[in-house]
Amino acid sequence: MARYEQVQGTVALITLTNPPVNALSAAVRLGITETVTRALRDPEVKSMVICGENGVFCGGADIREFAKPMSGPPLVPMIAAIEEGEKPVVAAIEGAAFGGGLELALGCHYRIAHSKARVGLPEVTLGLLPAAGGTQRLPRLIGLAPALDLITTGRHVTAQEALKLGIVDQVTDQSALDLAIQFAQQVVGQPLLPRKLSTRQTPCPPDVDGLLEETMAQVKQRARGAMAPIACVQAVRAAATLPYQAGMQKEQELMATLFHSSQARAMQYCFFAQRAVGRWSLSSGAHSGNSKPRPVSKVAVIGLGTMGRGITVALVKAGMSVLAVETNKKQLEIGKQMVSAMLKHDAQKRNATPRLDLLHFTIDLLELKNTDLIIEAVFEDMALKKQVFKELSSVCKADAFLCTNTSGLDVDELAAVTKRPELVVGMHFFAPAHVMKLLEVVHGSRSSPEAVATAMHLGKRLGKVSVLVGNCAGFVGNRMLKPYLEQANFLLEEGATPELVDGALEEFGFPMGVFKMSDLSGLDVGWRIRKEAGLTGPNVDPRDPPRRRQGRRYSPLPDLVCEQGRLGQKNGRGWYLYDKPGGRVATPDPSIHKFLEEYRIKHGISPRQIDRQEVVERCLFALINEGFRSLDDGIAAGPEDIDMIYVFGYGWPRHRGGPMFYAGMVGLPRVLTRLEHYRQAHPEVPHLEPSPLLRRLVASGSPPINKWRDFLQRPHSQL
Ligand SMILES: CCC/C=C/C(=O)SCCNC(=O)CCNC(=O)[C@H](O)C(C)(C)COP(=O)([O-])OP(=O)([O-])OC[C@H]1O[C@@H](n2cnc3c(N)ncnc32)[C@H](O)[C@@H]1OP(=O)([O-])[O-]
Repeated sequence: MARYEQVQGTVALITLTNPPVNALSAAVRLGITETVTRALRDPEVKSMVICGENGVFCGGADIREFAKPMSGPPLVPMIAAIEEGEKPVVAAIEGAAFGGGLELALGCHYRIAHSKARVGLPEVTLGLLPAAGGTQRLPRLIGLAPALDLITTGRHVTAQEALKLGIVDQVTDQSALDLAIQFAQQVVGQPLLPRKLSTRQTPCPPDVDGLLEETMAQVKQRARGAMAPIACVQAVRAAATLPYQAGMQKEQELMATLFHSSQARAMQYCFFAQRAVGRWSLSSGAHSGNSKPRPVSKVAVIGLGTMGRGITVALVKAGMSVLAVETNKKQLEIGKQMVSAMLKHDAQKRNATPRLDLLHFTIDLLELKNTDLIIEAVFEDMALKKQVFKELSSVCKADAFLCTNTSGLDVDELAAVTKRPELVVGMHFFAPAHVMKLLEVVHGSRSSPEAVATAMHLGKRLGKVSVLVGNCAGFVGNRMLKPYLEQANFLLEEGATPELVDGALEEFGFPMGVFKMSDLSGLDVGWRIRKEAGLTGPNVDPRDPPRRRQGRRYSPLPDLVCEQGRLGQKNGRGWYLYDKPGGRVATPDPSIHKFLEEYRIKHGISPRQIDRQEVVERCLFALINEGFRSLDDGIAAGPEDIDMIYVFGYGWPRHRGGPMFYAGMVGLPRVLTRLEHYRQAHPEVPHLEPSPLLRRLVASGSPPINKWRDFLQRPHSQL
């Protein structure tokens, strides 16, 4: 798995050969160990170059091996042998050098990178730390502060930034391998000791303790319960305060605490799940491997509200030409200004030029006639959307795709008003659409494989994680959110406060609890939907008691809060009080507490003590239960799809793997028992009735998550 050649007479060329990313599997590590030993022993060889096959240096340790018993030579002594050898070794970095791949390059004496290459130590995103010397060599090479940044965030660095930071010695637009071979010949005879990073001192700022403390505080704030970033800071601290060998020892000790942790398992599951959701399939037999996306060059966005603006920005940032459409000149002008400002702001952050030239604005639908794909992002109102789709169907060219950004309305109903239902799909973006990584692609019953493939591909072009889902109210994400929100409201009725519920969910790892999140989104959004659904407002069945609707328990609390004019952050008052309209700092509001007390008295509810465990179980197990139902109904193709939707769209902590993975970690029998317990306590809440799939899984001995598909009611998903 490592090829050995002698080139230019005296240079040993070692090529890692483990496609697609030359991960450092046991066989590759053995190959490197053997070839390096051979080169060191061969008197004809004066220097070495290490490169990777197929234009990729190395994607790091083989993540698939982490779950298996260790075999083959370990990385640490393998890299040490390269560094300690008395022949110069040059890493020729093309494509990527990540994780163990960069650590291997840091063990080499010189690094030459191609200008398109990227490097980084992303182990933290897998619940680990760079334990092949990365936490000790990188700080010694580039200094404490930049190393802390790279190692605790795991961010990828371009070749240009790597050059500035001093990670690589030269960058070339030509062949990095050719340059490395040339370089390897030139450096023969030059002193090697200063190039051995383990012999260096870490460059540190005057106040090392201050920097480390500040970084630790930031990391803890960001980590939301994740252990790896904290271990990363501790390991890098060792590079600043201990000799190299003692630092290496510390690195190994910290890695031992992470390696078999549930967090590492969850994050590695996410790594593979993120890739698995791209491999979609339909019950017709069409799948990502046999369905080609159609090329799309001209895209239009209809409606420049919050969602439309974000989608437009995302498209332009991906280099696509966008026609943005509004109904009248005034709205168009507002939209134009806001989109341009967003693009300028974004470009400024990246030190780039905003691509305003890709933007075109119009109020004339006739201008859409040459557009390949249209994304409708008008108000969430079925009648309005139908009207738009009818017009689009007659104005747009016959083979243009018509996509809707609805967050939960029936895609089939919209498709039915067009002359081309097979070209209609849902593209459900999440706000802010230019930031959030999730895209739910909704397959209507008549959507063609080509339409699905095109929408999935477009999502990828926009840098999104696209997940294919079936068509039902709320699709997967919002459908599961409903019982979660419902439980949160019931908990308030029963004695909790917004702070108690949010505190429990934030402690679990969400960036924001459910009530803060609702305040951020605007409380009127749900209020309007509930009015349309006849759950509140004039269309409520007068025979329904105040806390029952359509035959089940209902909490009117969110409606009553809206009726008080509390709409959330936007007007400075929601479930919390904000410093000003649009303010972000939430403080508990005594008037909300008083309102809740009065509400309970009015409805004869005696408040009880609710603890954090109950909050987490009721909110999250209800959500998970709906996840099982979505799987059984064939709306979600697999548990990975649900998990990626929640991790990328709803702030589910990655170190807990997503709701379905979490259910497996907690233990399916426990989830079932607790749901049964709460269902018994709240017989009027059907969402708490354990799903038949959960019962079947438990009855079958709770198989691991990768076997759940075998237990689905439908052998093929509804998609
Ligand atoms: C122990 C000492 C400390 C060291 C720790 C580490 O190094 S931890 C590692 C630190 N390194 C990282 O975290 C880097 C992880 N990798 C990446 O970030 C990206 O793969 C990439 C940027 C290298 C290429 O992006 P791209 O969009 O061109 O391609 P893509 O992403 O679609 O992947 C293609 C296929 O390769 C697979 N695969 C990839 N990497 C690994 C791996 N290391 N292992 C195994 N498999 C891996 C991937 O699953 C996929 O398989 P599928 O689905 O076809 O069966």
